[in-house]
Amino acid sequence: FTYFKKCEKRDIKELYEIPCPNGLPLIGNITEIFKNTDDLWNISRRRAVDYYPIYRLKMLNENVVFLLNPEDCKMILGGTEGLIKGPYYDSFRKLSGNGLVVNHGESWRKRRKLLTKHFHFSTLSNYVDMFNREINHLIEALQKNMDQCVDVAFYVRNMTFNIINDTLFGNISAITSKESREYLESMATVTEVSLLKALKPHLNVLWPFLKLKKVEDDALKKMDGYISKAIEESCGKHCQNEIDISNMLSLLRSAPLLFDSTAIRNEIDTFIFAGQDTTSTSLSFILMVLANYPKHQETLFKEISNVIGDRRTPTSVDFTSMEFLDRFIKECLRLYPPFIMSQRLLLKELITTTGYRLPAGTIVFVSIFDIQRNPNLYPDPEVFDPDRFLMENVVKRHPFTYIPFSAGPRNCIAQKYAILTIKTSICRILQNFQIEPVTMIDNIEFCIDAMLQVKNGIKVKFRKR
Ligand code: HEM
Repeated sequence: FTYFKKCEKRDIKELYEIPCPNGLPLIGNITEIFKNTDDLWNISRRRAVDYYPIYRLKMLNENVVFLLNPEDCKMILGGTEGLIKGPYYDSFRKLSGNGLVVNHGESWRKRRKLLTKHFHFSTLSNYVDMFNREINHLIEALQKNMDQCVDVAFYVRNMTFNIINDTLFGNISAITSKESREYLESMATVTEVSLLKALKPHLNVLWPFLKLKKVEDDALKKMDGYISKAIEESCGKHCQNEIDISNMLSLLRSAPLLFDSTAIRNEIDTFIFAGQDTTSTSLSFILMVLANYPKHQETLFKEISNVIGDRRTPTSVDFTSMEFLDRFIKECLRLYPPFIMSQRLLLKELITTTGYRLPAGTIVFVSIFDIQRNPNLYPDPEVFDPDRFLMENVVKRHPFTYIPFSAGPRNCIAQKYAILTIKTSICRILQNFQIEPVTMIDNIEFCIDAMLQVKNGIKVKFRKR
């Protein structure tokens, strides 16, 4: 009791002015971790609307604040001083040391500057041929399953994984499809285990004695073996040559003062982790939306046909003439942002624009999913309407109401690369197939996962066009 009381005093009383759902004396809202995850998802979404623009949860002696107001989010996401990535990223730290996602300060700044070269517009246009090559494999696989109910995540995940491998290592051949599959399975296991630990923190105490620890260790070992093999082959093949900035490993090796062998390894792990599930989740949801809105699918197909016909593969220049494709993808990422929350730990006090004082030590969440579906920011937020992204409508909104790639200095370094992957994939898929729905949007149920997910996966049918 004395311990909790002491902690409460330390918890600067201003925090208590922030609205907080009823909890139990002393321990606050901590019992929520015992709720089933469906309930937790639904309660959190309701709160984001009811408590807009801010609310707080008290978890024992820890206070966690949820920001929903775009100007407050700008303060958090727009800054790099006085805050770092919070404990939500611990699984990332475990996997990738101080790779770019969790790094901070001078080390982050220098590394970000160098790595930005890799995702510069002039480098990106070189990727489109490689994207097209990998998309050909996807199309072949889908052709074999035409007219059947297909779980899109499986196919899309393989493709985005191959694309990221090519981007990181250049074209390597020693990795077999069995090894790639094993890597993806291990990655899914590690992500699942990390999520479990984040949602049920009491498990951390028992962890060394649980069977799951061995499962986690085995998966980590497999992933490690895969990356070592890929690095070894890529170095043998590419690294004696001049720096090739479209091969990220070669770029990392060109700056030994910034990246020693551990740091190289950390960045490779980071980029696979940050890039794989985000892109494949986005593409899966976009395919679901296309299937569910045949009118939009036809409009998009016509636009693509007008620009590149029904055979030619797109180049990055072609996309500048595909205005509807751009708005369509933005509306998909508004309703279905794969990365649903960003988190920071405050190192110094911050006063929100809504007038609340957040002391150093506060954990702050910016809920991307909830901001982009908030009725105060988007009227009829659940309605899918690409016209929201017509310029005349965009200028009326605060820029931090649309943040699927976050915003500010810590935004997604590979945003343009990801959009290019998505646009190329959609063009090629629609040139080849009509997509019909199996999973109906009105019936989907989201579930808590590392990325935005729906229960039972996303299923569609591909028909020959
Ligand atoms: C549609 C696909 C993607 C989405 C929606 C997305 C979203 C995001 C978001 C929201 C952040 C900020 C995270 C935070 O605040 O902590 C982020 C950061 C990052 N993303 Fe992405 N991402 C995508 C694709 C990719 C890809 C393909 C890569 C790599 C190949 C990548 C690499 C990174 C890295 C390294 C960071 C950390 C940047 C920094 O802190 O300086 N992302 N991404």
